[in-house]
Amino acid sequence: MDNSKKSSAQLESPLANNAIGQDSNLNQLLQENRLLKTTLDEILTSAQQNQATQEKFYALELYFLESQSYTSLLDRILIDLPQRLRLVQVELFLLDSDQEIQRQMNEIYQDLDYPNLHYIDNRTKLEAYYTDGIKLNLSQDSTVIRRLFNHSATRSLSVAQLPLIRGHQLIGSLHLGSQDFNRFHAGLAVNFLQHLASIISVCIENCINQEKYVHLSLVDILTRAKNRRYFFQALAREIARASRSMSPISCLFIDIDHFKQINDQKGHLTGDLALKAVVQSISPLLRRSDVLARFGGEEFTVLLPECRSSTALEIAERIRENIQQMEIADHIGHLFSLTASLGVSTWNPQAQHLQSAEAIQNYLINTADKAVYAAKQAGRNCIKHLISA
Ligand SMILES: Nc1nc2c(ncn2[C@@H]2O[C@H](COP(=O)(O)OP(=O)(O)OP(=O)(O)O)[C@@H](O)[C@H]2O)c(=O)[nH]1
Repeated sequence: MDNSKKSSAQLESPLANNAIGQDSNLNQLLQENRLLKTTLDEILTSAQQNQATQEKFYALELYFLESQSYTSLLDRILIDLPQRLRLVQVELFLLDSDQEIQRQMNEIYQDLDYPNLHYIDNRTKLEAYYTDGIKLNLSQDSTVIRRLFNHSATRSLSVAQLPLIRGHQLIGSLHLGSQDFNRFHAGLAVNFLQHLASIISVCIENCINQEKYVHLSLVDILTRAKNRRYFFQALAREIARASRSMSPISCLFIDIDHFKQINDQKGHLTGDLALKAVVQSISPLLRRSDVLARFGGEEFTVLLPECRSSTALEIAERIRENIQQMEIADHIGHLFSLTASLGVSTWNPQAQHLQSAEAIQNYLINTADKAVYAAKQAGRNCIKHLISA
């Protein structure tokens, strides 16, 4: 019996051992499975986070690419970007060697004011922001942060410095400051930021060029007054506004007297100088909403929105006096002066009904034109204001 029991226990023992072995294998498998699942979950979460970040950056890039103008791009970089990326500070440095960008933008947008936009007048100064070579730079060093934010009081604890490069040349530098010390650190993956820098560089270059071409098509190259095309666009806009607000609108025609003689006696280049000087003498007398345009040759127009006839006459008189008092140097330094004849027209919607915008435009232009002719007939260097066509 004992033997049989023994033999049966002996028979059972490998089975029991087997069962125990299988249990521990199963446990190990389950444990490995759990570990694998945790790792997979982590990978999935990280992939989802990466995808979300990538989508956020794609959306951001598209948002920059859709900018229609220089100002809308600057708004997006300097005002929206800090909100979208939770940054405390964004500063943009742009290379503007001949101050060409500033001059052009001031002519287009008279009141451009972005405290966080800095124009740098030479490349060496811009490159000096990159002490470690021109590459994307992430730092938590307070000295670096203060230097990148022009030593201004900064709340940033970490910074990303993005070089803006076009045609292998540094055109600007974008500095992103975060209040989170761990936001921008040396170990961070930078491909998103690098891509963002490339997109912003392209957008800046495109916007500046686009504005330049539009601007050139609306400006008189010699005098930098607006051209005839711009004048007519502005006139249509202001007529629509005046019709809605029932406010008067005035127009001045300014024609330089005996200009042919200046050209004949002193040469065309001196004539050109005189035209520029006329524009410079008129511009300071006008409001921001007024439009001074070169209508053609030696004839200029001024559009005066919300301006009644008595005010238009006062402005015309100041312009006449300013032109008369000017002293212009010819090519050998001899001073000469000139005079102009002015015609004034006013349309007051409250006093005069005209059928269409076109009728109002024709009335303003034809009346001012006739008034100039009347001023020439009256002996020049004077102003005429015709009340009706
Ligand atoms: N230098 C220069 N001259 C110009 C330009 N455009 C037009 N002119 C000249 O302006 C002169 C205009 O002459 P006119 O139309 O006879 O008029 P005016 O001599 O001013 O005589 P009034 O208008 O009757 O006082 C012409 O000699 C044109 O060649 C320009 O861009 N530069």
